[in-house]
Amino acid sequence: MPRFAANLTMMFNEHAFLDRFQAAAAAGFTAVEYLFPYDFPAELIAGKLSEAGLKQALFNLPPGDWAKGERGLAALPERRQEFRQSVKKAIDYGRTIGTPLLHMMAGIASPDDPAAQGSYRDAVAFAADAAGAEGIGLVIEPINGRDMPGYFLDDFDRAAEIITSLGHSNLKLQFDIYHRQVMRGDVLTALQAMMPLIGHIQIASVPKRHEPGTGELDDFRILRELDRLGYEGYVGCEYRPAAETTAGLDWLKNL
Ligand SMILES: O=C(O)[C@@H](O)C(=O)CO
Ligand SMILES: [Mg+2]
Repeated sequence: MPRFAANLTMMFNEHAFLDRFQAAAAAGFTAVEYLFPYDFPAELIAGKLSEAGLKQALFNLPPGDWAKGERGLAALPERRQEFRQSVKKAIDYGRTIGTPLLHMMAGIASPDDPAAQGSYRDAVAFAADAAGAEGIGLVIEPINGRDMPGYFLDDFDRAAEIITSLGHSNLKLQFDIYHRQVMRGDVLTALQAMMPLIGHIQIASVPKRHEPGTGELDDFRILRELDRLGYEGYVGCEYRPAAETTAGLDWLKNL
């Protein structure tokens, strides 16, 4: 079975963010991911990881003003300057925390707008170059429009085309099984076809985004298929526990 990373943005919400590292380790996780570390100094987060004996799997670049509904800056041409500063900030954090991967969100913009398209391609290339210079991988993630209306990168084939055509060796796809199923279904075929492009995988049940094994897909079959396909990265447990986080971890024992 693949290696799992607890997503500390969604899991262990019974605890304050900085206490979730220890809680994840106590529950048996060896790695974590989360959306954003930027409310805290990078050194503090690095200390929490090392005290808990955890590895960092991934976190996101700063997304703009999340509270105001912003979901990334990459496809927003008028925010280019701020975007480039956000790349620097993420890489500074990444260096201190020791992340192998950064996820860059695209932003709320029409996928049909040529200015957004140009801005996005330019941003992906810029961030991939900058992260690559530090030995860090960059991933982009198609997100379904029901959870995130208006999100620019709302299609797996388009993400694959961008990755392939830009051709940066450290630029990969973040394949969130939950988003794929909501958007298009056909999960196993897409995993097989896109595996060479995949840098990170996340999982949650569909439709409620709860624990794997509680929704409409055979999540365990999909996880076994990842082994068969030779996937060696982490699978981020990016789900909202149906009740208390540790009480819902039995699915890991049933693999
Ligand atoms: O799937 C998601 O929502 C996340 O992986 C993310 O990075 C943006 O919210
Ligand atoms: Mg995700």
